[in-house]
Amino acid sequence: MAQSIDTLVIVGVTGDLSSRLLLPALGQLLTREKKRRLRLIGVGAEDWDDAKLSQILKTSFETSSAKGAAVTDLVKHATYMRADVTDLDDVQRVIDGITGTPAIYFALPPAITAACCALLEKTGLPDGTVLALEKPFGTDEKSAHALNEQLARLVPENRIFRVDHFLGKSTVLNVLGLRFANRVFEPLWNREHIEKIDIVFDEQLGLEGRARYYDHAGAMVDMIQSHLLQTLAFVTMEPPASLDEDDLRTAKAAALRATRVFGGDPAASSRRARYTAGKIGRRSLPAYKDEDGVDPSRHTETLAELTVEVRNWRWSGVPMTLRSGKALADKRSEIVITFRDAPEIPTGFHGKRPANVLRLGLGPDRMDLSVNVNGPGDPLALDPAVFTSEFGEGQLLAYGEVLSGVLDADPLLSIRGDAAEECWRIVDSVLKAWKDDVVPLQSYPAGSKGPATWAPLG
Ligand SMILES: NC(=O)C1=CN([C@@H]2O[C@H](COP(=O)(O)OP(=O)(O)OC[C@H]3O[C@@H](n4cnc5c(N)ncnc54)[C@H](OP(=O)(O)O)[C@@H]3O)[C@@H](O)[C@H]2O)C=CC1
Ligand SMILES: O=C1O[C@H](COP(=O)(O)O)[C@@H](O)[C@H](O)[C@H]1O
Repeated sequence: MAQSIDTLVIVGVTGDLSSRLLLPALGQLLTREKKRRLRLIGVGAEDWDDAKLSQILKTSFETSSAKGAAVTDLVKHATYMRADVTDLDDVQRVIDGITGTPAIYFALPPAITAACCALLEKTGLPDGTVLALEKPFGTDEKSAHALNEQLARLVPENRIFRVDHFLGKSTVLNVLGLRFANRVFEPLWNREHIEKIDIVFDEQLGLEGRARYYDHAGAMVDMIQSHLLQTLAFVTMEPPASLDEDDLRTAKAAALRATRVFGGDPAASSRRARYTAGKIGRRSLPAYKDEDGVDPSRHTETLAELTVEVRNWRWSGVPMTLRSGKALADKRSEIVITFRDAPEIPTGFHGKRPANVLRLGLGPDRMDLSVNVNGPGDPLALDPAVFTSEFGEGQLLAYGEVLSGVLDADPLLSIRGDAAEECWRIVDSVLKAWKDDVVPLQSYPAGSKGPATWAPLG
């Protein structure tokens, strides 16, 4: 593939996202693509220098066993710039220091990214610049719209990458293959045959020192507003004619446009909770409100659940529940499709007959399809059986897929501006109901399955 970007500027290179996810993925990508030559400019507020950046690069690259000519070349030529990117002179200095055609990756808190983009209108940008922005994209529908307008004044839409690394996860991409490259699922993929859809992303991780970001986001914005709604769009969209970025992203945006909170009632369709002190395995966690940097009066939720519906002929009335939380007993990440009961069972069959369920695991990547078959022994006794397939890992980490798109200026896996606004439109009324305290903030001990009164999903 033609290389269009030759300089990667990571703004916020001193942060958690950069060292833990972006840089290891970059190392993995360069290990596979030995001919790619990339100049890295790391920008951060910390008092680092080139040597410190190079040390961080080596440590991050070790975690993905990165090696080879492209990796060595990048480390050798990487430079660090200390800058406050909310300061015009500093931003000008960064822009002046860029050579070649850059991708500028904002690994920053969203408010800082927005402030920096406003300054870029004054400094201007090198020709062909690609801008990559992390989620959350704005803080509500209005601010996302304003940010879109601001970005449109900087570069064309196909050079704006609103990053969602879930779209780089191989099982999320597998939803497309499973649905659109087979005869067996798509004819059943509608309200006639599907009872409900659940997408669950439960983590054992707690706050992990990320209060500065997370305490302003919470589980709804951190996970549901972005990753889980994007995943749902892959599950519910109409078949695109091709996997071209225009066809795919148009189909995804149409699905999101049809998505509403279930029954139009933001309070009845959502729940929130926050963890108290507890133990996950042998690890003790303090209560969220006592974590460093947390402002308890913000009432930030660490577990959120939202039921939506997709208001079109295919999906009308099917509840789709998205749930994500931290400090839970078990790590569980899956898309669960529960089918309706068979319309009629011939008299004579007996035994267990649970609903057919298709589970798509997002890590480990796997698929389980449970069906009812004649069991062993008595030929008329029904017995559930599960067909399982381990998908194996994708060739690249999710962030590797994302970076590959950014560096090749291929926006297929990035979120288009209209879709980013739709995701906020879907959750804005829920966030308002929570702010107005219409939905109580419940609690659960760290290491539990969540509040005891919440029915399990899937
Ligand atoms: N961490 C994660 O697991 C994930 C994070 N993200 C997203 O990535 C973004 C960054 O998150 P994360 O890395 O966790 O946050 P961090 O707080 O760890 O890092 C933010 C970085 O921004 C820098 N920064 C802040 N203000 C300025 C400024 N005025 N000028 C220059 N640099 C500045 C910080 O520098 P300094 O420390 O010196 O202040 C730091 O390097 C967020 O939007 C988040 O949603 C997305 C997916 C996963
Ligand atoms: O974006 C985020 O995602 C991670 C979970 O994704 P994973 O790919 O690392 O499993 C989540 O922990 C984090 O809070 C959120 O910001």
